[in-house]
Amino acid sequence: MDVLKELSRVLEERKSQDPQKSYVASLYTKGLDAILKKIGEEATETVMAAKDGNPDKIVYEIADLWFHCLVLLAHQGLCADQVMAELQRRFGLSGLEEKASRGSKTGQG
Ligand SMILES: N=c1c2ncn([C@@H]3O[C@H](COP(=O)(O)OP(=O)(O)OP(=O)(O)O)[C@@H](O)[C@H]3O)c2ncn1[C@@H]1O[C@H](COP(=O)(O)O)[C@@H](O)[C@H]1O
Repeated sequence: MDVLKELSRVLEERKSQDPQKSYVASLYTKGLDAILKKIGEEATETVMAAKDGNPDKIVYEIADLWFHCLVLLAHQGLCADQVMAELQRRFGLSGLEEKASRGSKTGQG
């Protein structure tokens, strides 16, 4: 199962749910500033976990951070696929640079 896809689908569904019954719906109701505040908090908690050198906590906090970034994307009418496509584009570029540098070392273009 593609977790990002499934979660993105749930986040869309939550747009029409009761904020009393859903954490995500409650964030949408509170609005952009509340979502951004959570992202700021989770980013800070990630930094603190890394400074503590606690691997389990780092993973846990990054999951919280990514989750709230997905909520932000959904709130803004965007989706995780767009971020994945941007990462893929950059990876493609770096792949080309790597090939070019390998080619220049071996005398191939
Ligand atoms: N992945 C998550 C997820 N990760 C983190 N959280 C919530 O994000 C919040 C993290 O905030 P904190 O770490 O500051 O913890 P807290 O002090 O309890 O939070 P606050 O009271 O300060 O908001 C907690 O309330 C967590 O429950 C999540 N809430 C929901 N999901 C997913 O989203 C789906 C929809 O959730 P609902 O909208 O609640 O049905 C769920 O099925 C899950 O798959």
